[in-house]
Amino acid sequence: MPKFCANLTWLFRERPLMDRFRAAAEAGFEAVEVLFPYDAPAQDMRDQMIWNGLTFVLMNCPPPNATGGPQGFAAIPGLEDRFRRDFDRTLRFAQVLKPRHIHVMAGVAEGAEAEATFVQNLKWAAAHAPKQSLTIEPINRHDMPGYFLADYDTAARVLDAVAAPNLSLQFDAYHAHRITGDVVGSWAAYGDRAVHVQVAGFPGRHEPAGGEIDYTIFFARLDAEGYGGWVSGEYAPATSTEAGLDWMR
Ligand SMILES: O=C(O)C(=O)[C@H](O)CO
Ligand SMILES: [Mg+2]
Repeated sequence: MPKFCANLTWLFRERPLMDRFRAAAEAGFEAVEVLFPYDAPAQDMRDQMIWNGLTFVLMNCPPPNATGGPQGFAAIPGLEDRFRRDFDRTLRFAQVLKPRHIHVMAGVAEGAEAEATFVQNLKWAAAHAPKQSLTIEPINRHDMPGYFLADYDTAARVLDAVAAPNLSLQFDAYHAHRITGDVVGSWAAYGDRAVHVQVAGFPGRHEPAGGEIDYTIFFARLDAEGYGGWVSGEYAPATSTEAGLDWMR
């Protein structure tokens, strides 16, 4: 089986954020991700990870405010200054939290100018933080209307244009199924560019088991290829988090 990670923005929500680290460790996870860890003291979160023996795999850029906020600026023409300020703020948190990867979100935009902006911003970010692994993730527009990066061909074009060793693909199987209808085929085409995987069932975005995506096949494929990254459960538990964890066993 692959190495599984708990997305603490989606899982263990029965508890306050600071208590989710211990709950994840007790449930058998060795790694966690927090999408927007900007509303709690970074050192407290870091302490929780150390005390519970957890690797911190992923956080997102930019930091939205406590009520949510736009899903990124990296592909929005005219907001390059905003992007850079947000990226620097993310890096300040990352210095403490030490995430394996930072997911740089594109935002709501469309067209060639947006793609060129995305490429330029990512080039800047990759050079600005050369030791930090960065990712981009195709997200389906049913769940995130208007999101710029919504298919794998565009992601591959952007990765090629940026051509930075520290920029890679984040492959979310739930989005892949909605975008292409073929998780294993999409992985076969683009998986060699991926450093991080996220999973959820389809269509409900609940546990990665029993829906339209055959995770037995997908996980076997990752194992057969020797995929060495983490596979994160990024889903809304159908009942309680603990009651739904059979998929990882
Ligand atoms: O929506 C997703 O699948 C993600 O992983 C993003 O980070 C959005 O928050
Ligand atoms: Mg995802």
